[in-house]
Formats: sequence, C-alpha cells, structure tokens
Amino acid sequence: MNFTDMLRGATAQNNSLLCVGLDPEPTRFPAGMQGDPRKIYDFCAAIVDATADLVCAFKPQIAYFAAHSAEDQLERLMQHMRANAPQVPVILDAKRGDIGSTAEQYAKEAFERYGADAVTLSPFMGFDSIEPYLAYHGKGAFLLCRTSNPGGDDLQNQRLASIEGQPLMYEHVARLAQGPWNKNGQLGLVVGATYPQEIERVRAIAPTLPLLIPGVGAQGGDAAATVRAGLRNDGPIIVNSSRAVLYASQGADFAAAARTAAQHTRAVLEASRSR
Ligand SMILES: O=C(O)c1cc(=O)[nH]c(=O)n1[C@@H]1O[C@H](COP(=O)(O)O)[C@@H](O)[C@H]1O
Repeated sequence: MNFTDMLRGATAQNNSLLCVGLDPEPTRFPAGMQGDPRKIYDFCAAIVDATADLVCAFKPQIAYFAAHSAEDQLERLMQHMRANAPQVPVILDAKRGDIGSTAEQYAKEAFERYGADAVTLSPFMGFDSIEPYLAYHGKGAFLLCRTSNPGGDDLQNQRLASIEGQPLMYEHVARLAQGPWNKNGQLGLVVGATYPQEIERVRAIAPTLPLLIPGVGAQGGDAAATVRAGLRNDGPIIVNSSRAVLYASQGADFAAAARTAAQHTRAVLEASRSR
C-alpha cells in the first residue's frame, strides 16, 4: 500500500492527526533503563505498543539511534512496528540532502534497509537531490519548508528577488513541491506548529500536499491553531509530538503516561478539527 493510502487509513481508523515521534534519549529513560543505550529498542517498542491505536503515524528520528551506534535497534523497531502496527505509516526523520548519486544511497537506506514509508528531506540542494527518493513509487518524501525552530528565519524567510513576485524562500519551496517537483504525487512539506500563520500561507500555496507539522508539546506550538491553519478535506496533516509523549513520566509507568499524553493531544487535535 502506498504512503498516502496508509496515512488516510490510519487517520480514519484511529481518529487521529497525531504522530508520535520516536526520539529516544537514554538519559531520560526510566529507572532500570536510564543511561543505557542498549535499551533504546525496548523503550521505543513499549511506546509504540502503548500508542499504536492513537496515532496516524510514527516518526523515528535517525540521529537518536545513530548517535549511539544503535542502527540495529532501529531496524528491529521498524520490524516491530510493521508486525504490531501494520496499519500505521512510518516516517523516517533523516532530513537528508545530497547530490544524486549519494541521495540514491540515502534513499536505499530509508526505504530498503529500514523499510520506511516516507522520509524527511532538505530541499536545499535542489530537485536532483530529491529525485532518487521519487524512484521508490508509493513512498512519501517530506521537504523541509518552514521549520519549527527560530533559526528557520535565517534562510526560509528571505525573499527571492530573482523570481517573479519575490516570494519568500519557504513559499517557493511550497510552490515547487505542489507543482513541478511533484512528479508522482509523493511529496509533502514540513511546517512548524510554532508558526501557524506560515502554515496557513503554505496551505494556500500547496492545497493538497500532506503537511508534517512538528512543534506541539515541548516546543510550545499551538495544536488547535495548527489544525485550523493546515487541515483541509483534501489536504491532510500529521502533527508530531515527541518529548511530551515519550517522557511524560520517568517512572515505571512511562508507557501508560505516554498513552495518556498521546490521548490528550489527540483529543485537542480532534476537537479543533470539528470546529
Ligand atoms: O522534520 C522534523 O520532523 C522536524 C522539523 C522541524 O521543523 N522541527 C522539528 O522539531 N522536527 C523534528 O520533530 C521532532 C520534535 O520533537 P519534540 O519537540 O520533542 O516534539 C524532533 O524529532 C525534530 O527533529
């Protein structure tokens, strides 16, 4: 099944716009696991099992695994999600961006080694750095557009004087992704929940693309404003929360607490959807 169909199915089945981000940080694990990178798989699998019926996607962040030489645990986690939550699409957050020949290797890593359904990418190096991912038909590719961090202003909010209408850089990325770059309908955009007005602007330029929206929870983004700005009947959104779910408790009840936190965020998102 392709990424778009999986996303639609999980969103409907779980009544959810919430994506739980898997950013395992061993120093924040509960007692018994704390500080032990060998427990990354166990920790993440427990979170997956506790939230699989509450989410429209999972988003493992590859750096949290690679930093601890825990790629083997990421592979096991991908298999675990496939076996225990087969209806939930997995977005590998890798933020790759490189020349075509190297991008081919990154695409192979994301889609063949890890079996991800979608990946996050930096569009900075242009279309030929994105194209190798589109060769994997049915897989999704989310381009960084208006990111959640304050430094996103440095480049994304610059005007492109050489282009008609002098769009901001993030507006230009949105236009390319909705139009000429979206050869097989695989592209989506990353926009931060911390900037709802920009989400609205991106949605106006890219009415039908799926938007991956991180920044609720630990970064303080407004979940309700995010839904109002981004969600359209034919334009899905995926709202990510990582730390606020993963570390809702550092006690033995961490998985139950993660479930409660996910239920709460899902409910806020659902309530805003029907308004
Ligand atoms: O691509 C992303 O997922 C991403 C883009 C962005 O603009 N901002 C952003 O925070 N992220 C990722 O989303 C997650 C946010 O984590 P929390 O702030 O703990 O919810 C992290 O994995 C970030 O790397």
